[in-house]
Amino acid sequence: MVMPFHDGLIVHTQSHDYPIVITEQSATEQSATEHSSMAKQIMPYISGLQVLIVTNDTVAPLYLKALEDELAGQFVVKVCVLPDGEQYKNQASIDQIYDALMTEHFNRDVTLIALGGGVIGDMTGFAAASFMRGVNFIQIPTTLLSQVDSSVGGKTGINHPQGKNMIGAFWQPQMVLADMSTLKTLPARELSAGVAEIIKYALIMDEAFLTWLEANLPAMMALDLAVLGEAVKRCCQYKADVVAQDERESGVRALLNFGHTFGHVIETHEGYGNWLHGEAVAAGMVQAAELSQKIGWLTDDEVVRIKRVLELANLPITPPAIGVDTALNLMGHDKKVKHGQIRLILLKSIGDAVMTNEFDSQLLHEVLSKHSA
Ligand SMILES: NC(=O)c1ccc[n+]([C@@H]2O[C@H](COP(=O)([O-])OP(=O)(O)OC[C@H]3O[C@@H](n4cnc5c(N)ncnc54)[C@H](O)[C@@H]3O)[C@@H](O)[C@H]2O)c1
Ligand SMILES: O=C(O)C(=O)C[C@@H](O)[C@H](O)[C@H](O)COP(=O)(O)O
Ligand SMILES: [Zn+2]
Repeated sequence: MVMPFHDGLIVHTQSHDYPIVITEQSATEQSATEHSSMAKQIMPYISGLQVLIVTNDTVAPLYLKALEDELAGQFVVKVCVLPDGEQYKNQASIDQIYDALMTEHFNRDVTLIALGGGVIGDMTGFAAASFMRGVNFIQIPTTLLSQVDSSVGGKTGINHPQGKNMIGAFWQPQMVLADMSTLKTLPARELSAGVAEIIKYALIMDEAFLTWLEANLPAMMALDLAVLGEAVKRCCQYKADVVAQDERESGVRALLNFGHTFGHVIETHEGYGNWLHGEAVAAGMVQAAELSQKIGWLTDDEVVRIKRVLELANLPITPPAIGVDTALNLMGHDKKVKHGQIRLILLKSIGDAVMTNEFDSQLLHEVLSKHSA
């Protein structure tokens, strides 16, 4: 079934505009109906004859065959299967993608297809941005997190041992195809991680959406695909609006980083993959909320409300023990640092976020030391 709500989601960027198509259909079936299979949906956005599908060894057994077989009827299709995990979001994996492209003698006509979660999407996008100075790619996000956030907006890249996403490029896909039915195989912990980014949108830009989430989270956690689809649509719309205003994060886009300066510290310090990105963002959003409260912006009740909604989604609200100096050192790598000063996304109230460096460093120290080693 193609859901009605996919209509009209277009991301406008300086490089090009592209659609986000949200469907619910069996991703494993090569259905005979005109618009139903993943392959049929993406075919109009493949301009040349060469296709490289990039996926991982968890997603491949689930969703690769149907896509590969159907595309092979019309294109030269090759596959690059990477090892699964945030710890493989690195240059060695990018090299594996380049090797596959070179071995097949693929050229600028190639379209890369990212079939997987945010890790696969970020790396495939970065390989596409850099191979022969830039080729086309398509996002087929198969996790909730990648459907609501990472597949949209063109941030691509890999981690450095000292910092998240430190090497990368802005490179927009030709389209995004989010098939909600892929969520049926997603582990519960990964579903929660995706909800963290959904809650982020509510906290930074729409208090009414938070109220909606509070009412609908039980259905989302129970994998009600219609409700999840509505959440995906809303988040994609928020992100598309922000990216259209500020593709390369010189202003408003930075608000999407709420919780991430703290969260990236957790991911890097704990070892990539040990805390899921969404989990680290959840705990990071609590730290950012606590600082916002200390400044006098958020009320105690608002902080309690934020923690409660995260807990409703089975997300952590307490960071691991990290020394304050260690945390500050890692925060120093944040991409929002300007003139040597850390800039954070904080909340004036729920639904109203700002980027600021105007906070007493003692208050930041207090937030970090609350759970320090
Ligand atoms: N580019 C951006 O704007 C942006 C935004 C948010 C997050 N990110 C990045 O995205 C990454 C996190 O993405 P993620 O949460 O999707 O993690 P992920 O890509 O690691 O996927 C999570 C796990 O689910 C598995 N999986 C994927 N689809 C599945 C399915 N349908 N059924 C069963 N298992 C499935 C994966 O193999 C993996 O084990 C991080 O690296 C983060 O930095 C990027
Ligand atoms: O798209 C954006 O902009 C975001 O900040 C979305 C974040 O959820 C995402 O995790 C992003 O990759 C973080 O970007 P970074 O620039 O801090 O690495
Ligand atoms: Zn994120």
